[in-house]
Amino acid sequence: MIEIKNLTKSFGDMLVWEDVSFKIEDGETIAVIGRSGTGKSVLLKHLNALLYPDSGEVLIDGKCIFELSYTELRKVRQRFGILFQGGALFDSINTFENIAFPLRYFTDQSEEEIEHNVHEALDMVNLESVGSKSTAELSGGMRKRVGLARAIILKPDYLLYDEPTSGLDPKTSGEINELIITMADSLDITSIVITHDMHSVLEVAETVAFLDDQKLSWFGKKDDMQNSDNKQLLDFITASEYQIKPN
Ligand SMILES: Nc1ncnc2c1ncn2[C@@H]1O[C@H](COP(=O)(O)OP(=O)(O)OP(=O)(O)O)[C@@H](O)[C@H]1O
Repeated sequence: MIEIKNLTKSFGDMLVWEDVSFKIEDGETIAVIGRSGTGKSVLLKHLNALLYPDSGEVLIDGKCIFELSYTELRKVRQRFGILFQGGALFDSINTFENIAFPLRYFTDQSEEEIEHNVHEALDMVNLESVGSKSTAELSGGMRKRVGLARAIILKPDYLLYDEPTSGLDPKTSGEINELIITMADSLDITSIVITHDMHSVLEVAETVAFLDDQKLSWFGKKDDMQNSDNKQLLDFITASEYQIKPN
């Protein structure tokens, strides 16, 4: 379990958010939503201590990650896979090597094991035959899939998705959403998805954290959103294409 306790973050004298607290249960898929600039990415970066807060804690299995030694933190970070917005692929190496990169960097697996694991990851994202392709040959949707294959290659416990459907057409977005669900189910993974895309929220999330007004404005089960009396949340939802059905 990840427990976020009373987290406050500012940059200089600009407060991003304060006193944010919520829990992410093992195996759960949670969407972090909010308008641009409300600090979704900043929050995501606190979960594996890529950023440190002004105050507060992030507890993973009961231990605050901001108090870990370098070696302990390295181990914790290996438990996270991250799908970055643009895929964050290295364009100087081919697709296979992009996916193999974490294995070469963090493990001492043999060439045979690496080959097996990369093909298994490519299979999982439904991209069996692109290993030898240069990343420049990949479409936007394929780049996300390759990024996802790389994110799962170390068999992480937690998968962080930063705007996984941004820049994709509706059909490709739907395919990525399906993959998020497949990953959660077949790898028994905890997924944290940052998104503006309400279709994505409705399809993949069980729980929703809504950042607004420099705080965690709403937190709860997806199905309870429509009964919320949080005006900002309702505005955010109706401003997207998703229309709430009246009760
Ligand atoms: N390293 C940094 N140094 C200074 N300010 C930062 C840094 N990272 C983020 N910020 C600021 O913190 C605020 C929140 O940024 P963040 O990227 O988390 O927003 P977001 O909700 O993810 O936005 P978007 O939906 O547009 O990606 C913004 O005002 C941003 O400029």
